[in-house]
Parts: sequence; C-alpha cells; structure tokens
Amino acid sequence: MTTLTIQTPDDWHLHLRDGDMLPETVAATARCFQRAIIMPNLVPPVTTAEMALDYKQRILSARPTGSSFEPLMTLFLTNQTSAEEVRAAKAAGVVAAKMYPAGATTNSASAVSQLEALYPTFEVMQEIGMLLLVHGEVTDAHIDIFDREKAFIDQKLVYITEQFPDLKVVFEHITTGDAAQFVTGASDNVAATITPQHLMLNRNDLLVGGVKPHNYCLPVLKRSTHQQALRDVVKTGSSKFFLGTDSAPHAKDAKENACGCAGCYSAWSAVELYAQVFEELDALDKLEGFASHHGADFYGLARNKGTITLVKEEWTIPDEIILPNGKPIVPFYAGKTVNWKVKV
Ligand SMILES: NC(=O)N[C@@H](CC(=O)O)C(=O)O
Ligand SMILES: [Zn+2]
Ligand SMILES: [Zn+2]
Repeated sequence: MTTLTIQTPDDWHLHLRDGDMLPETVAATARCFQRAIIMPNLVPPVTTAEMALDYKQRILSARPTGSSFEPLMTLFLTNQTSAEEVRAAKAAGVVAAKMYPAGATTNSASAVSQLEALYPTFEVMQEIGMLLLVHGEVTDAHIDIFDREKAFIDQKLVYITEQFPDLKVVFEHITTGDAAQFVTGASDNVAATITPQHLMLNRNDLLVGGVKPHNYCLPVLKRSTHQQALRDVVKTGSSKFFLGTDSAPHAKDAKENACGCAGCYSAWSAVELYAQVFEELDALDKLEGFASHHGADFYGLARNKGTITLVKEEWTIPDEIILPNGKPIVPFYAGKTVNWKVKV
C-alpha cells in the first residue's frame, strides 16, 4: 500500500502550552487533526470555566490562516473544584475534567491530593455527562515508578468506576498490559488513549546506551512486554482505545537538564508514527477506527467529515524546531526517518 486515506483524525490528549508557544503547537496539530482535547496543566492551571474560555480564545487566535481546527477544552480538578464550577464549565462547552494526582506529572502541584473530596463532583459529572480524564498513577513515595499505573488501577480506578458506573472515564496515556486488560474488561463507559511513544518504545529506549531525555515522559516507558500488550490491544481494533498523542513540548534546555522535564513533542509526526506502528502490526485497516472514529464516538461527538491522505514517503524529523522567541525544542523522534507522510 502506498497511499492511505482516512477520515480526518482527532487528538484526544494534547498539550498546546500557552503564550509564545501557541503559534508553533497549534499549527503542528492543525496540520492533520480536526479537533483535540486540550490539557489544562498550564501555570496557573485552567481551573474555572472562565479560564477555559479565555484559553480557548488564545488557541483560536493562534490558528494558521484558513484553519478550522477546534480545541475541546478541559477543566483541571483540584481538591476545591466544586459541583457549581463543573456545571458552569459544562454550560461553557467544556467537555471533560482532568484529574492529575498531586505531584504526578508536569505542573500538577495544585492537583488532587484527596480523591475522596471529589466524589460529590464526580456525582455531578456523571449526572450532566461531563467526562473524567485521568492521569492514572499513584504518587506515594514508596511505590516504584514502574508500578504506579498498576497501583492506581488497584487502589483508585476500580473503585471510581464501580461507584460511578455512568461516569465516562478516559484512562489517559496507558502504558501497561495491566491497564489494557483493565479497560478491556471494564464497562463501555471506560476507554483509554495510547501515545505513539508507548507503542513504539520501551524502557530500553530510555536507558540503554545512555539516558535519552527526549524519550522521557510520564507515565515512564515500561518493559517490552507491556509495549507488546499495547500493540496487541490496538491491533484488535477495540473501540475502547483511541489516539491521544500526549504531545507535550518542553524547551530543549529543560529536557537536556540534570532534572529533565517529562514529555515528548510528537505533534510534528504523530499521525505518521501511528501509521508506521499499524503497518508493522499488519493492521493498517484498523488505523482509521483508532485515529478517527473511536474517540468521537466515546465522547458522543460527530465524526469528522473531511479526510486526510497519508503517502508512503520517507522523510526525516528535524533535529530542532526554533520557536518565534528563538528557543529550540527537540521534537520526538528527532533526526530519525519516518516512512509515512501526510499529504498537504
Ligand atoms: N506526559 C508527560 O510526560 N508530560 C505532560 C503531562 C502529562 O501528560 O502527564 C506535560 O504536560 O509535560
Ligand atoms: Zn499525564
Ligand atoms: Zn499529557
């Protein structure tokens, strides 16, 4: 196969950041995605309906001329998020609320430390049809970083999904066979996003032959058996799994640092890298469902009308991207060859 046309895809997990970064990040995603779920972990985080609407305007203003890209906004949950705020967000068109355990990842210091305090809020979300998106890792110091996703399932997610059976939950950026198995066995109200890096890489790609800071993201890459389990589950074509790049840019000097930031900036090549993975799996016929159907269906939104065409064509991801402020970012898979390209 040398060309592949699919309905226009959406990115169900994306970090665009803010300010100076927006012209770069919005254009990179709008090149092939129609919509994206915009993560709210700014500084300060997007905790109110009003902040979400303001942020949405900044994103819309940063779109390239002629782009019809649609940001879908989310609310950042804290211990204090009230049911009223969630209702106001829903009325303002916010589609989901994001739960980060406090300290789990980038800019999550003010996130949730008392999950139980949010149960009345979950009750309201369930009632009004606001989705719950979770960064599924516990943060207890004594839990090994490679076990934090599994511990989150056992300690939190089983309980949440049982107590709130009508709440739609997206288990974001899953990294383990345990998560794939949990989601597969859970009700139709539970789904998951999967990133390109967790399908393509395992922890050897992070740690063997020198530490590779540009492959460092959270949840951290796991052993190859988990990578294989994620590849197996997307190959099934199950509608519970869909595309979420977790494209998460950080300045080059913040990644190549004694205390490097977590996040891979994959927007430049994400849809092509997914195509490469599905081709390796001999499952290119499953790409469209994963990229363009399952997410919209789960969110209860219409599927996109347009199409994109991928062409079998080798190209090399740039070593660096220079932001308008002169700062470099190293994209995910920098300097490496990709064998599909979106035709523009
Ligand atoms: N995935 C990451 O490694 N980083 C994300 C945060 C997140 O999605 O956990 C970021 O905002 O940088
Ligand atoms: Zn996360
Ligand atoms: Zn993320």
